[in-house]
Amino acid sequence: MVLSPTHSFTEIPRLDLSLASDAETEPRLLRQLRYALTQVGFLYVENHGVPAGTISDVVDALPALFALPAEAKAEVALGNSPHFLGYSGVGSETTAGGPDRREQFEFANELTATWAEGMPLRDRLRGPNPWPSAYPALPALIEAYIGEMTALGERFLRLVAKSLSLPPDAFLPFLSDQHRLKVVHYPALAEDEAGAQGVGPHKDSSGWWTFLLQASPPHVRGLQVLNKSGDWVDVPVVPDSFVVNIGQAFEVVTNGVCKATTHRVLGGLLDRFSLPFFQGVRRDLTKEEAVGAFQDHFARPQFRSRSTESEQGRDIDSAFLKGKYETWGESQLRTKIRSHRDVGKRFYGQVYDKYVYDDD
Ligand SMILES: O=C(O)CCC(=O)C(=O)O
Ligand SMILES: [Fe+2]
Repeated sequence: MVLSPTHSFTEIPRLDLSLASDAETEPRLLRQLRYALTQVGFLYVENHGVPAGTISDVVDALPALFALPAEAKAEVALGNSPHFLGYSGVGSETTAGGPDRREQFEFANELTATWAEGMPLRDRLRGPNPWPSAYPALPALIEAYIGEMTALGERFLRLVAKSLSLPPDAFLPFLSDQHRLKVVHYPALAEDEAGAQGVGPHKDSSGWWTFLLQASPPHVRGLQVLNKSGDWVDVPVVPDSFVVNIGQAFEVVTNGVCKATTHRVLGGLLDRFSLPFFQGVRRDLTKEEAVGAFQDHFARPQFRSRSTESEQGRDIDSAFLKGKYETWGESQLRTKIRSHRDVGKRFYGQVYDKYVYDDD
């Protein structure tokens, strides 16, 4: 492989979303955004409009949430949820074939379960959150946060569409009724374990776009992204910002012009908290529809440039891109089952083998 370091990013662009509110400054923001989308796949947003209080309410709740006793965590175990919502402990989730050294609560916007025998299995992903009864203040905090992130996600998508010379609403019809928020704790590791897998190398497969809050002080590091040369680039904490990155479905819809970028988290000597919000994609979106939607638009010469991805990045598992499954929802369910095999065996026995062993 010929490496071309001059075309590899070495830091993550920072975008000031307040530039969008003035017709004089918006074009500058759209240019920066287009560069970030097509050449990096990761960016920070600042002046994003999410109220500081909504964020600090959740951040301040994290130590108490993760300090809940084992029984309170067991009460909301993800292992009991066919919707893959709830608590999962350190090492229970697998990425890139290895156990992740993190514990997490997975939430979604509050929905009723509507799946019944005979409906597509992917619709069983929809359902209510298990809330820990020991923390009655939690639902309001999380729901307010998810509401704000949903709104930010839509504002951001309009800018993305404009920056790619599309009508502002172009990407909204792809959104799901379900968005997911992971609340994650990477426990401090002992000296001889520092650098172990917090979460292994992956592209985000859960959504359209990811909006990540790094909820620890700037001296706590861990998140890294892979550039085209195959180097891991640090994504340090920028106070009052979100880190935003492209999910695999968006890569498909832009015919690879905007690539989902591979990233990972290394465990360290300090506790680290993060909150990735995964903006959801319609479960019934077919690959055909996704690829066809803007095919001509993204085939234009202005969008065709050299590959922005390293070889390792190209190797990352992507069932939807490889076209194994009919719909986004099915490929999403496959990812969930592979990450949480206990839930897969318990609630999705009929497709468990098919999803877990389909690349053997
Ligand atoms: O914890 C982080 O900073 C990133 C987590 C992540 O990449 C993920 O959960 O998909
Ligand atoms: Fe991720």
